[in-house]
Amino acid sequence: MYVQNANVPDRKPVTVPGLLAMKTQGQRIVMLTAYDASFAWQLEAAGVDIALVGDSLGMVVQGHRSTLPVTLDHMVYHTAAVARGLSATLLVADLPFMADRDISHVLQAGARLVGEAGAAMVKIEGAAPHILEAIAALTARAIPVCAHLGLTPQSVHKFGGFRIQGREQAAADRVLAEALTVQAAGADLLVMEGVPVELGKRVTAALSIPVIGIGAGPHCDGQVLVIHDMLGITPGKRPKFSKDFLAGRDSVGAAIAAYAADVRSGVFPAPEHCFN
Ligand SMILES: Nc1nc(=O)c2c([nH]1)NC[C@@H]1CN(c3ccc(C(=O)N[C@@H](CCC(=O)O)C(=O)O)cc3)CN21
Ligand SMILES: CC(C)C(=O)C(=O)O
Ligand SMILES: [Mg+2]
Repeated sequence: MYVQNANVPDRKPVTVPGLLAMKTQGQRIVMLTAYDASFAWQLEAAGVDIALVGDSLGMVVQGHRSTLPVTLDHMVYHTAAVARGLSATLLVADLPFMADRDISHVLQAGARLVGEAGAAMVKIEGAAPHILEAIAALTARAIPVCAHLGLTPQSVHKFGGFRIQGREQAAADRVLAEALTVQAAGADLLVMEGVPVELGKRVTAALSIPVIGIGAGPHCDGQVLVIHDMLGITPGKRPKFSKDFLAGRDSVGAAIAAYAADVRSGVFPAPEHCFN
């Protein structure tokens, strides 16, 4: 049989408690999206810590203008494919739009993404009361949760576009308060997206759980990007906070390795990828 990971050197598996240890030790966490087994294998080979099956697949894979058309069936299909390409990399899967309609749907989504597809953790956007309940319900059933705050793409119609969040002092204070509540509800990880550098710094300092930034400045405990953005193959305009790591390099593997090195050394994100 063809063995997907035959050439990947043995690596200690990345775990949820291991991520907390990385924050404590000041070791930056490298995260990238993947949507299929081949890209998963590229992440694995480059030693990326976390693979995210993002609902961004609705945009970069399916060609929609937002993440809203993505269904739980789509997420399960892509998560299972990515799981087959990984061995030591921790696998996180997004809960799709409206999976939070009630707790039974949240738990059903958790059961399918973790039990059926092979994710180790699920990600959920926001900090509304029903989201805090969802985080607690998943955590109580031993499904680790990654929270996601700031520019939460499933709220695109409420925001009026993919707008940077937390620019005003009061809004920034609200995001920080939300971060404390998702941590208290049981989240083991937080993605902070599309916020000013100073807010990314405050949230990262205030929380005991690791904070992974995307357009949230260099002070976070780790960074995440959509893989199409960091390979320069996103159709149309890519977000300002992303960088084409394939430019000037000769392979996808070299681009991912350069991204991992630049995140770990703190070279990425640079000021031109940040908001003030
Ligand atoms: N290719 C891709 N990359 C992503 O990072 C991404 C997706 N798709 N799809 C789901 C969400 C949507 N995201 C986006 C999309 C666009 C911007 C954007 O264009 N932002 C403006 C800033 C607007 C402002 O200043 O308020 C930018 O210039 O980057 C940001 C986040 C992040 N996620
Ligand atoms: C951009 C990341 C954080 C995400 O949620 C996604 O890819 O869907
Ligand atoms: Mg997402």
